[in-house]
Amino acid sequence: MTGRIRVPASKSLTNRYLLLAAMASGPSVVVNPLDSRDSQLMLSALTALGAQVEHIADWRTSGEPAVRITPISSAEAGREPAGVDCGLAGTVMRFVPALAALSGREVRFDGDPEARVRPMGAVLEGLRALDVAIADDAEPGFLPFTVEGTGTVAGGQITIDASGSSQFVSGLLLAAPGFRQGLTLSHRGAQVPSLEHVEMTLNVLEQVGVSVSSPQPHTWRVEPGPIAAFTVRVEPDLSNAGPFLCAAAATGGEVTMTGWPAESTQIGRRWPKLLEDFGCTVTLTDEPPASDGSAPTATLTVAGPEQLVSPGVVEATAELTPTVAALAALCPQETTFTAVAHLRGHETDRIAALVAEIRRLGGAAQETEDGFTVLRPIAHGGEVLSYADHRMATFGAVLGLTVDGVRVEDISCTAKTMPDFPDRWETLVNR
Ligand SMILES: O=C(O)C1=C[C@@H](OP(=O)(O)O)[C@@H](O)[C@H](O)C1
Ligand SMILES: C=C(OP(=O)(O)O)C(=O)O
Repeated sequence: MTGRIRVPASKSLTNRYLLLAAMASGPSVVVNPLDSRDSQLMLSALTALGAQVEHIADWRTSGEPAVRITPISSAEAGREPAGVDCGLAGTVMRFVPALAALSGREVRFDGDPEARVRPMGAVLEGLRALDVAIADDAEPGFLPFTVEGTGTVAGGQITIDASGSSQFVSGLLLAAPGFRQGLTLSHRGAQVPSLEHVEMTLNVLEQVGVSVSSPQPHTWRVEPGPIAAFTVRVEPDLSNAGPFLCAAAATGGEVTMTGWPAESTQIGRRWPKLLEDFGCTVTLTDEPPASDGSAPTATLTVAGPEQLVSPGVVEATAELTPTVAALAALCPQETTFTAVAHLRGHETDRIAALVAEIRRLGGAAQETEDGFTVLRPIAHGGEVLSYADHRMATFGAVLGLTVDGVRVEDISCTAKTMPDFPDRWETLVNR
């Protein structure tokens, strides 16, 4: 299988830029935003809080789609109550509550049934430590809940346990420029998963002119102050590039992706090394600089080996894990995934789901305390359950490339971050 791909914009970057645009002091433009369920949920949440959204079909310098956000007008108490549907989007349920506290509204948050079991406690605990009133509408520490926004948050210094999700840290830091004293946030407890996403948050804040620092490991400081209106272009989603790159790895084929950011804070920047660790040959070639001054890019080519070979241990791969697990499930050797315990609180309990689906296809796998081990590769086809989880669906899609009779139960859940995944996959696989 040989093919060329481009992938849509990053979910994580799109939803950060949209949120910061809603906090800015004038209308901002996000060029090449992701258009998927998670980004639409973010736009709806921002609209519910009073931002205005205008879609632009072709942005003047690049002709790409864009969205102009007119920010939430300076908050005061007593505005209409609002409701935010988080769907299954971690970036909505963990990022928007702190903004709601600044909105001067009572805001009720709820989401899909699968979202109601995703941990929220540290965000709520952090906001309460900042004197934000939050009513638990059901089980404490989970959706649904109501944030009583007064339009102002003093800010200051707090400590939370962010071992359940890096999004707990990001959600508080993103709203912190709007807190009167900014925020010094410390983490206590086991490892923060996916520190790359915290790095992304700091980087994006800096990009829009906010002063940030990390005075010591696991402590972050965001200075207060207005965010000037900005225009920004979103990078492609390197996590969502994963299944396409793994298609080359799994089939011994070759896949080329243009527009790979030369530098990125996305965790998907780890793909070249991860793929090499499984025996692929990866080349990155600089692309000519774009005339509109956008960030440097490269062309990435992945050539799969005749037989995948396991690196043995894969560490802290966060949201990349289900896709990497598809490669592990095709290797004759064992692979142990470590430092991914928090995947139990992702769209589904991904550790249980991956182990169950590998076993269903005749492989052997077992859960460990902080991850799982794939002991033996899958042996036959069958239905792969998707658990309403886009990454479980794409895990199944990769397996289906080499093993006959693999069917993914519900591919439509890829709409969370890539609505046209089925078409893109067909195009790559059947060319
Ligand atoms: O901040 C973000 O955009 C994200 C952070 C990560 O969350 P966890 O730290 O919960 O893994 C990641 O898995 C998620 O897909 C997106
Ligand atoms: C964990 C993920 O998403 P969310 O942003 O909903 O946490 C993911 O996309 O793999």
